Amino acid sequence: MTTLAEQLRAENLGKVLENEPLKHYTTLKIGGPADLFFEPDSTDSLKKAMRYIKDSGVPFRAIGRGSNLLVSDEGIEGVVIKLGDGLDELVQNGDEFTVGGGYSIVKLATVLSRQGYSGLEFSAGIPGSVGGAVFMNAGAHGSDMSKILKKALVLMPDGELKWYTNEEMEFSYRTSILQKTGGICVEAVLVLEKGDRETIMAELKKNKDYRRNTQPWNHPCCGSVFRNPLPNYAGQLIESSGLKGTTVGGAQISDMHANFIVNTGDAKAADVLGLISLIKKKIKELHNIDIETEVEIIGRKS
Ligand SMILES: Cc1cc2nc3c(=O)[nH]c(=O)nc-3n(C[C@H](O)[C@H](O)[C@H](O)COP(=O)(O)OP(=O)(O)OC[C@H]3O[C@@H](n4cnc5c(N)ncnc54)[C@H](O)[C@@H]3O)c2cc1C
Ligand SMILES: NC(=O)C1=CN([C@@H]2O[C@H](COP(=O)(O)OP(=O)(O)OC[C@H]3O[C@@H](n4cnc5c(N)ncnc54)[C@H](OP(=O)(O)O)[C@@H]3O)[C@@H](O)[C@H]2O)C=CC1
Ligand SMILES: C=C(O[C@H]1[C@H](O)[C@@H](CO)O[C@H](OP(=O)(O)OP(=O)(O)OC[C@H]2O[C@@H](n3ccc(=O)[nH]c3=O)[C@H](O)[C@@H]2O)[C@@H]1NC(C)=O)C(=O)O
Repeated sequence: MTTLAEQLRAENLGKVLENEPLKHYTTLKIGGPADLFFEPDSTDSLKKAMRYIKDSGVPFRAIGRGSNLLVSDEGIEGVVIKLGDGLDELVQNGDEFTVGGGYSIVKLATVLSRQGYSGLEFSAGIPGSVGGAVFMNAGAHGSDMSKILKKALVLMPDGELKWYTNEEMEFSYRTSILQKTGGICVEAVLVLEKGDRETIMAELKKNKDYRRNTQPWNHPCCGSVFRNPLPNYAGQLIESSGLKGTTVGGAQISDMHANFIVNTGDAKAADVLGLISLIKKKIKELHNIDIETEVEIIGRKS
């Protein structure tokens, strides 16, 4: 019988790898192998591949730049679909920009801010893709994707493409409807505002500097580990619980920002999970608050 890998290869739809270690594709530099790893070379190829994936009954998961993922050491069952260079076209129509789901959000912010378009200043230093940012409603400095997204083109698990308007995306803090429906964002239409180039560039720099001064941006990590249980801040609660600097194996609660866990070199997913459990337990004991993870924990359970 023809395997899914053979079908995808025969159709020439993009890169197909078996048992590919995911630590190469996550900013934490952690993660066991994907049974099958597929990087489509275009939206059309992805759409075709989705038919084979659907027919095979194998589970799938999209990833972008792997900056909000904790992948288990045992890896992921099924197909991991990486959106990258094959889905990184950018088309301008006045103040509307149609951009591929695999486009780097930092690159987009840099390129469009330089042209004097305002709206992406918040994203300075968010190392994600456009698709991942839409899925997460990524945000910082009082703004997020919901403020600039007009509509998103989503490849649904049934293989059909569907447009979602901003309202239909059901955006809220680090949340979108895609977290329920499981579709893949292949394209986003963003509306930006023409403004003063120098002011926009200065705002971009200010936001990047804030991050550099408050977050361990140059150590392997996955951004904030927990959502803020507003009106409290996860970082403040973890610090006041005396946990800054705590290590489990190769994972450490950052000395710089307590809501970041860094990989000090050879951390396993199990080490990071150990710290997450410890933090949840302490915050419950000391503050009676149940904090929720923001990082997506995926893959086989040990
Ligand atoms: C140093 C650092 C700083 C960060 N700062 C911020 C910040 O300020 N604000 C913030 O919000 N986040 C921040 N993050 C977290 C992360 O960058 C964002 O959540 C980002 O949007 C994730 O994008 P990604 O492409 O890396 O997604 P991935 O990590 O690859 O995937 C995350 C989730 O999105 C899904 N997904 C990915 N691509 C798609 C797609 N095309 N369609 C549908 N689903 C998809 C995946 O299945 C997964 O569930 C930070 C991370 C790091 C490492
Ligand atoms: N702590 C962690 O785990 C991690 C932290 N980071 C940090 O997050 C931030 C964002 O990282 P990342 O998303 O990788 O972004 P980068 O700044 O590394 O750049 C991402 C892409 O954007 C493009 N780009 C960057 N700057 C410009 C520019 N001035 N003009 C045009 N294109 C540009 C580059 O494209 P091209 O290839 O075409 O040049 C690059 O591939 C950085 O501060 C980085 O240090 C990133 C990854 C992990
Ligand atoms: C990094 C992420 O997003 C970040 C985003 O970059 C920044 C900037 O806008 O604001 C959020 O962090 P944050 O709430 O921790 O922001 P910060 O300004 O660093 O800290 C908030 C408060 O907690 C305090 N704080 C923070 C860290 C710490 O170790 N100790 C501490 O007391 C700070 O002093 C401040 O009073 C987002 N995190 C969440 C979970 O909402 C992400 O989502 O991955």
